[in-house]
Amino acid sequence: MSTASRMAGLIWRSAPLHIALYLALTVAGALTSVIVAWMTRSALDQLVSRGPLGVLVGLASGIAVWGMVGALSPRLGQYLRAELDRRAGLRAKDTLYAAVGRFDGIGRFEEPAFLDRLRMADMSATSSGQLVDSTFRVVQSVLTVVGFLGSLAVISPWFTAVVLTATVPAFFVELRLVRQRTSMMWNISPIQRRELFYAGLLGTVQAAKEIRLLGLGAFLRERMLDEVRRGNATRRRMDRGELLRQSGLIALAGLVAGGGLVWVIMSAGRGALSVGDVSMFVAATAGVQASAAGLVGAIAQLHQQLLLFRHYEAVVTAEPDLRIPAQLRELPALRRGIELHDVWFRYSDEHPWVLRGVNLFLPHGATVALVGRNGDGKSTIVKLLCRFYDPTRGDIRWDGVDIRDVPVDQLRARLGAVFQDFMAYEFSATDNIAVGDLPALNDHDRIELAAREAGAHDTLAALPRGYDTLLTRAFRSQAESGEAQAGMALSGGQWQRVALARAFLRRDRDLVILDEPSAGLDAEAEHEVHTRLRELRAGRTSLLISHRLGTIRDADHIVVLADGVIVEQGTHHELIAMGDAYARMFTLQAAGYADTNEPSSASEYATKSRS
Ligand SMILES: Nc1ncnc2c1ncn2[C@@H]1O[C@H](COP(=O)(O)OP(=O)(O)OP(=O)(O)O)[C@@H](O)[C@H]1O
Repeated sequence: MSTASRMAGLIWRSAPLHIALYLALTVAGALTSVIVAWMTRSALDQLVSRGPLGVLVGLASGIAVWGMVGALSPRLGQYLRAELDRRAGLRAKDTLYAAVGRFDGIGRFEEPAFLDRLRMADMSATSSGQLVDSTFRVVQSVLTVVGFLGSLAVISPWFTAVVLTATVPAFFVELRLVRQRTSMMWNISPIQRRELFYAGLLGTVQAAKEIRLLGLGAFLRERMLDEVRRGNATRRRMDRGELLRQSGLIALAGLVAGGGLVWVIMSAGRGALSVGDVSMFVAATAGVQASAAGLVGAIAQLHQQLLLFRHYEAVVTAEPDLRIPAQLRELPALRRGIELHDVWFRYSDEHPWVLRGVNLFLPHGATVALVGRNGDGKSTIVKLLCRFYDPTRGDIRWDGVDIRDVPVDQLRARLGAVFQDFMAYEFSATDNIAVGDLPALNDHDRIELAAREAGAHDTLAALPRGYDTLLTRAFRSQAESGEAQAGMALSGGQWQRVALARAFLRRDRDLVILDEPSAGLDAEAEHEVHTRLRELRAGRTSLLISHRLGTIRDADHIVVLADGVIVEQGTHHELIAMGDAYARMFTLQAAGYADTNEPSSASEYATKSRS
């Protein structure tokens, strides 16, 4: 099936009745001008030859009625077209973003070419209804061109041939222009994405603090304007080329029409043509030229929509980003453990190795802690366990089953996680916790229990609308009284507790992953949360990542990662006894808590402050 028919199918399914009505209207609209031109010709000739009054009145009424049809049809057409746009756009976006949701991994969202394609696909989805408009404009223009050509041919077959021949260059020039415009849109897509990025920075509260403190406003604005200027320069070049070539086409059409007019007036002067013929000739020439230009424009627009639709199709029909096994297996409930076997990983062929032959066992019912310096690959292991990426080499086995052989949804349903870069959704507090397990959305008791366990309950209950309070100031919520209420902002640590509550909601999962779960918490809260997490982890399989080694010392097994390689592992006491990397890190941190250089009393502090 061709791109065109697939696109037409998509649109037809979204609004068949509107399309049928629009088609009827288009045909009526197309015939109007031809019918009016013929009636005008007859009326003029009847007038000159003093024909019967009844005929003249009939013709005048006919012209008035068709004139009304002609005036009304664009209005009705406009409504139908807008409705079609809305319906087709809705369906196309649904299909597009359902396809985006089917990418199981996250690598695609890091590829600039994919992001550009997605932008173009979104543009195509938004304007998909216009395909009908362009198609019907083609139909309408063809009908009008044929009608007027017939009228013109009656007066002068050779002039008809001249007019037709003159439209051929226009056709090819317009098609070429459309191809150039579409490829220009593709070329400036990265520029536009960067422009949006800067605009986003300048307009969001997250970036506002640094921008103001560091005085980055003008710098970022200038960078944004640079992108706008680069985009504009490309568009300007395109517009100028288009203007130049279209001016040439208009001059050609003017020459043809002008020449024809001289000829027809001379012929009428010699008595070879009637006054009605002159009127018909003028209307037909203008009609043919206008509708031929409309036809070429509509074909060009159609061509552009099909080119854009290819990006839409490319996203909708993209190959899965993660390998799909020939035969899917069921994921057994975890009994023995999860094993990373000689796992090598890099984010792409252009990136360096992040994991280099990792062998790691997460025994069922035990807590394994992963420690290491920044960038050593800890979160990357988490991402592989969640199957956001597949290992470049090696495998991960869940009770012996390769996790690539089971449906991704099944795997993820068995996991609970708090990511280092967890999401703060601009939703209500309830929704922010419920996203941890959507069936809990209407189960307030479950949500409150999870919030209590994460130490978030007191904060959330004290909000103006309790758990229904919107956790953002970017939107307002609707109170029961109908009054709009301002949302509230949480602190970093309070957000961390909300994210933890999501994990508590998934307490029954086979594997719980906690990547820096207490990074933003105060000392007391950290202690409290880790006590709760210990309860959550008890008897469960969990992977805990933390730079604060005091919080992981009770883990069943501690693994030290350095530059993508496991360099030591054991219990806290074993690792301390080894006196190597872990012991060094632990001692360093412990020294930070020792009070050797601390002022010993308030008076000593005051002395030190003065000196
Ligand atoms: N999406 C990505 N694309 C390319 N490289 C990445 C990506 N994510 C991480 N990296 C690189 O992989 C390496 C390991 O990153 P990772 O986030 O796993 O480290 P980490 O041990 O969790 O660090 P931290 O303690 O700072 O959280 C880093 O060098 C980082 O630059």
